[in-house]
Amino acid sequence: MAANGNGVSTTPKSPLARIQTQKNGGICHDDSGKPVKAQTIDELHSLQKKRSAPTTPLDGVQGTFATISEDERQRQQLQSISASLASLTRGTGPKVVRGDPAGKVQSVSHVAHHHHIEAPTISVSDSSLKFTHVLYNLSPAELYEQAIKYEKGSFITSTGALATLSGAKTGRSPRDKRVVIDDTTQDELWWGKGSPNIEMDEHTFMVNRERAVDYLNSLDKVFVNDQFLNWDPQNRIKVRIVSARAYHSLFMHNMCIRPTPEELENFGTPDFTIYNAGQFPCNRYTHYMTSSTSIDLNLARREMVILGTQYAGEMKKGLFSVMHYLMPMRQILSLHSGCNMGKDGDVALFFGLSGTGKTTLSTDHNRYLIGDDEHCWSDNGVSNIEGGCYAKCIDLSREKEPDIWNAIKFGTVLENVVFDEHTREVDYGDKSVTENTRAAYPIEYIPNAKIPCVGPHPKNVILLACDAFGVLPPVSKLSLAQTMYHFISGYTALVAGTEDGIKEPTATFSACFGAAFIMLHPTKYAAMLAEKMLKHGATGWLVNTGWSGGSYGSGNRIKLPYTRKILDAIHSGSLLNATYHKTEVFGLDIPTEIEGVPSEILHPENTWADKKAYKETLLKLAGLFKKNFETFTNYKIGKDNKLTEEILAAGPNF
Ligand SMILES: Nc1ncnc2c1ncn2[C@@H]1O[C@H](COP(=O)(O)OP(=O)(O)OP(=O)(O)O)[C@@H](O)[C@H]1O
Ligand SMILES: O=C([O-])CC(=O)C(=O)O
Ligand SMILES: [Ca+2]
Ligand SMILES: [Mn+2]
Repeated sequence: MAANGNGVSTTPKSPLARIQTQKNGGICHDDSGKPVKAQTIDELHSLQKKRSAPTTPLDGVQGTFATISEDERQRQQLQSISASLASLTRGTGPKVVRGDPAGKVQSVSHVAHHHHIEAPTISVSDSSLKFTHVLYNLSPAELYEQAIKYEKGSFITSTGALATLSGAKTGRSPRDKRVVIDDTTQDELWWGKGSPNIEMDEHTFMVNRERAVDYLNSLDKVFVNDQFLNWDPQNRIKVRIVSARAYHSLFMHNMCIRPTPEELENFGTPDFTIYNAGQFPCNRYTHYMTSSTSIDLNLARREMVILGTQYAGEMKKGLFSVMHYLMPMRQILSLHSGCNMGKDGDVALFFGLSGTGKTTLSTDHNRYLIGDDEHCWSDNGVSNIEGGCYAKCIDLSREKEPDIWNAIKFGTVLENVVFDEHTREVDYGDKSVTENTRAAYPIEYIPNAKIPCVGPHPKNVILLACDAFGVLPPVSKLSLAQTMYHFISGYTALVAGTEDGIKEPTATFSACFGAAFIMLHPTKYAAMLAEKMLKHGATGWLVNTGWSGGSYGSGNRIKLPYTRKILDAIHSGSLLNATYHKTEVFGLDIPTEIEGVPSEILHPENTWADKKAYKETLLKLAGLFKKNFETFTNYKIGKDNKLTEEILAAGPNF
């Protein structure tokens, strides 16, 4: 036995004994803790990541899933994903494995289709020999790592958001949208002049679907999101999004409703599936293709295929189109609107085209946010379709929009913004990539979000128009017929390039404030809106969030604080009882005063130095309204001709 310099004896057979100082009655307590249970550095590092909490124990009351083992459940889930990704020409789904190709393989599944039972002569191809790794419903942290490791242009900003680039497309491509025409959709959907639905046949859809599926299966890994749409539990839709980028997966994680672990366990088969192969172009030799981009919707198959654009808004708005079909079938009105609720439960809807203020104005510190962009109005009241918000970021400031500013943190996707290469501070004024910079964040990032995102029947229906002509009043109270007239007209002046290609402000009419997304004829939605407003006694308002004191170029955009004051007066009910007078030409009722807003701006004529120019511009815009409405004069709206006639009379008179 030997003694070392510290006086601690050791034996050759046992490891070195712990050095113990001041064993008894010492002043220091022993805070060294237990030694780590690792034999190697790798093992030590493996301790850093805790296995996810085991899924909630099933207690036997949850239906068929309750009786299956965890292994069996995972096998079924992989089989469902393999079936989603199946090549329909080879008759098989890919071999799918769960997990990152860079990590450990967890479990494997392969689907053979029932209709393909003959000897697999052509089915053996190299692609059916390889594995497709599935990154299933990853968390934001995992998606950050995937994006930063593998996707060029992904960075963490100084506030923790994930900055990404959407590629060559920084806005939607409405001209590249196609909808499958078949015996059913031919009669049901809105086709032809003014309609957003450009036809394609079933076969061409399958050609593009195969192209997307083959592309996705050729990759080492794909992302799969299983999520929900619509906070109304009775009308919830299950959606699956298969994509190739962590950016897309995180975007949809934020924008759709996130399932709880229990809900995910019982997810089963999706009601609708998106194949996003946006990095890969469509083949321009394919029938109906007019560019390398194609966004294809097949309602019968309940599938959407995206080729040739990585702009994530296509997924969001593609699903919105689907809801514009599915919901009216159930007598539920789908709306391109924001929605919030006061402390006393008064709900307001904010309609408006892109950039008119739905997100900005529904995000109101003094009210509960139900949603910023897509809603349903059913017999139960309103419900948000989404689980997140998609805010424009151009010129964003902490002072003017503090809630949106603060929502740009860890988990938020920041598209196409420019930042300092060292500090990673975002310059929201920089339009170098695009004017349509965006932040996608979960709705609970807004402190006063109303979760679940549902509310009672709306009291106020606010139509937002960003009038670049500067002749519409900052606010007018509308009759029901006027509300319908302006709802069907859907006027604004597009300012930024949300729709690919549009850069300069121009007057736009888009039926139901969202013609790009509706599937049925606009009068169907209009009739439903009129019926609901009448039944629930909602008041319509037209709010101009655009120019005052002259057209774009000479006047200025109405100050956001004024617009907020106008909305306060609408919400509180005080504006309902104000004194009104009628404008000429448009016949709008405008209030004489509103608290916190200079009275002289309430009538646009007052703000124009050149009264003649004002009158000319007013008549010019009225003419555009009239011309646009011509297409609708032959349609009946609602049950009787009375409303139709009133609506036709509710437009400008000159
Ligand atoms: N008076 C105003 N009222 C509302 N928004 C204003 C006003 N003045 C300037 N803005 C700016 O206009 C933009 C409105 O965009 P917002 O994101 O709210 O549009 P949106 O209607 O939600 O569009 P989308 O459907 O494309 O999401 C914001 O950038 C906001 O800061
Ligand atoms: O779809 C988009 O890209 C953004 C949006 O909300 C709209 O345009 O209405
Ligand atoms: Ca918005
Ligand atoms: Mn929108």
